[in-house]
Amino acid sequence: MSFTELSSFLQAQPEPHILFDTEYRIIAVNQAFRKYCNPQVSAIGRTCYEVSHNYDMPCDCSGETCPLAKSRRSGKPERVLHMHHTPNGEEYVSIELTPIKNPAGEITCFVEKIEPVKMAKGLTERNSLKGQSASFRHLMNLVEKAASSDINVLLCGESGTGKELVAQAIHRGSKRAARPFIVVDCSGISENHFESELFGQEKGSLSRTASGKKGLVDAADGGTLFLDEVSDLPVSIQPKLLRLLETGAYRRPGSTDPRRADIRIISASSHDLHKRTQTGLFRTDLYYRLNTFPVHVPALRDRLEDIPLLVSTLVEKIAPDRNLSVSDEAMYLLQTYPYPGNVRELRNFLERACLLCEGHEIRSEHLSIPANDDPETTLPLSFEARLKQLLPTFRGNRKTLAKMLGVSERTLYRRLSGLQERQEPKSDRTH
Ligand SMILES: Nc1ncnc2c1ncn2[C@@H]1O[C@H](COP(=O)(O)OP(=O)(O)OP(=O)(O)O)[C@@H](O)[C@H]1O
Repeated sequence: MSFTELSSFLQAQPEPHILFDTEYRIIAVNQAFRKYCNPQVSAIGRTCYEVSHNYDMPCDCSGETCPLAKSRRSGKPERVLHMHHTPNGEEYVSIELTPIKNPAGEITCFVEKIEPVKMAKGLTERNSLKGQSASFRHLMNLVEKAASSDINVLLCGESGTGKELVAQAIHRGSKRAARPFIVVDCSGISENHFESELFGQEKGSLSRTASGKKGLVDAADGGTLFLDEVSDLPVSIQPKLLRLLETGAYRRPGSTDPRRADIRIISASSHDLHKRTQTGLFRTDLYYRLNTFPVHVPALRDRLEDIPLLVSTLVEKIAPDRNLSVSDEAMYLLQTYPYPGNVRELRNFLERACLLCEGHEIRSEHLSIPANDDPETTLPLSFEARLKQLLPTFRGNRKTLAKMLGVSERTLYRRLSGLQERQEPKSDRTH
């Protein structure tokens, strides 16, 4: 295909498209890309990583997956989820990269299609997931894949990690988005009531059901049923749920007529569900049905880099009119706590801090973070890891940073030079 043919193909596409060479240099863009990116500044001749990420090196050298590198290795089209800088701020986008080959089969250039991701686009929405760390991006990649299909998803992860938000994101990104998202709190419904809560009650079958009662399965018809803490699903209900999953059919208590529902199931558990199958508390066949697409939601202590973003989002949510900031020392405390209660616990700290803080800055005295002297919960963070964590957001001078890290300024200077020599992400925020 000649350059003119490729360029005219690009112009005909409604989604943003770019064409770039094997050295990441942009050769052509279509009208949709010009609109999506900054229409005032030309992208031609610049690199894709500079235009989309403000990076000065390819994505895979900056800790991101590079679709070009992937596609060069595989020789095939590749899809990845990326966060792009756009005039509207940072947005998750789905990238599809297609290699273009010459008659000898060598790759000469790449066509990149950029599509905004529905459920992650809401980085500015009130109830959306927040994060930028590698483990969060991996999670968003799985969320996008799950959203594009009707597969049953099992979310596992500790309490408070955001499993319900992830389930909502999958639903919002799916073709069922316009239909209901119904939450079943399996740990909060007694075994006696479970069946009628889930499947409803037939008219007249019990004293209080003169007109019949709809169940949560009826309510979720066409949409998604989210089974939270599914490990607490009573053993007596498990075969009925399995039947619903396998055949789409169920019976209301008090009736012999089968009813049908078109639902997608997302379940979540903070316990090891597989272990429960071994002790007979959970049916193995149901476990495999629910666990078709397992997704692990990482603990907050495994993505501490996300704390500054989470803190600013949560503070804005808790006190939208107060324009509160967080002092370096308070941020340091927040970034070095192991969070057994995950994002929920972080949120609790911040709610209390917003109440206690009378000025415009949340300081360490406003945070009631428990002393972290328990070896079981102490973060195994090396000095270097703590330094790397603090640098991107630290706004103070070296003296304060050294004090916070408990080292002399000279030691801090040595450690910073060591970090830069090893070409770790560098920061010029300290003076
Ligand atoms: N990535 C995130 N970005 C923003 N807020 C989050 C995030 N993860 C969790 N939260 C907030 O943390 C709190 C707990 O989230 P959620 O209820 O989804 O967790 P969970 O894993 O389902 O907990 P449980 O297992 O106890 O039901 C909520 O207030 C939620 O808004």
